[in-house]
Amino acid sequence: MTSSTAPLIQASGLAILRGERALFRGVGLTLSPGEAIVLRGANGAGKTTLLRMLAGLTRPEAGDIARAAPHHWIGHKEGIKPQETPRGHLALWAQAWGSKADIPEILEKMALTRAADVPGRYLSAGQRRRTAFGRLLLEDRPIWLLDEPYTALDAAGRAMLDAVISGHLRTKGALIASMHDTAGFPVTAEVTL
Ligand SMILES: Nc1ncnc2c1ncn2[C@@H]1O[C@H](COP(=O)(O)OP(=O)(O)OP(=O)(O)O)[C@@H](O)[C@H]1O
Repeated sequence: MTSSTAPLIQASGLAILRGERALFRGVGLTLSPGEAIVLRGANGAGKTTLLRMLAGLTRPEAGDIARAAPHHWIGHKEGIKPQETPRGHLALWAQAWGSKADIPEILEKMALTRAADVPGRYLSAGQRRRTAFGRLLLEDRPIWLLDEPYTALDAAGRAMLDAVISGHLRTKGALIASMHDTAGFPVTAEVTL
């Protein structure tokens, strides 16, 4: 994906207030090609908030974030409309990004072939999650920011996602994921909030 070893994300001194108190302050991290950083912390510790900051969706009260490459963001909400099928969802994003990716191949990889034409309102939670992860394969982007990626996935889904993430890391992609479980891919560092 890239031959450079320069950091993909450098963040320092991050802080955010929630009400009167700081949810966290003085948080920093460096993400380099091929690395996976896992965010740890109790419910409400601020993992989603930090990931949203790194994705540019939430502004920190203090601190700096430098992102040196494009990223994919997969949050808690998959963003699949009730009438949208997995095939339609991926086709829409492919069109928006000018992607020439093979959508049937992505659907097969996500084990969504049978559910490919089922409207979002009838998809299971795991099928919606797999559809969202299909977006990762539409376009090569070095940075993946994933919020609790294992949520709603069965054992086969976790194994599939672990394989996809491991492949991404091998090609010098990088990842930051919030997780409560043990990761099934090689983790470079953990940041606990
Ligand atoms: N926009 C907001 N305004 C006010 N408070 C917020 C906002 N967003 C998040 N919070 C609060 O900030 C805290 C951290 O939330 P966050 O979702 O980042 O935690 P988390 O570590 O990801 O938790 P979990 O493990 O439960 O997913 C929570 O108490 C939440 O209610």
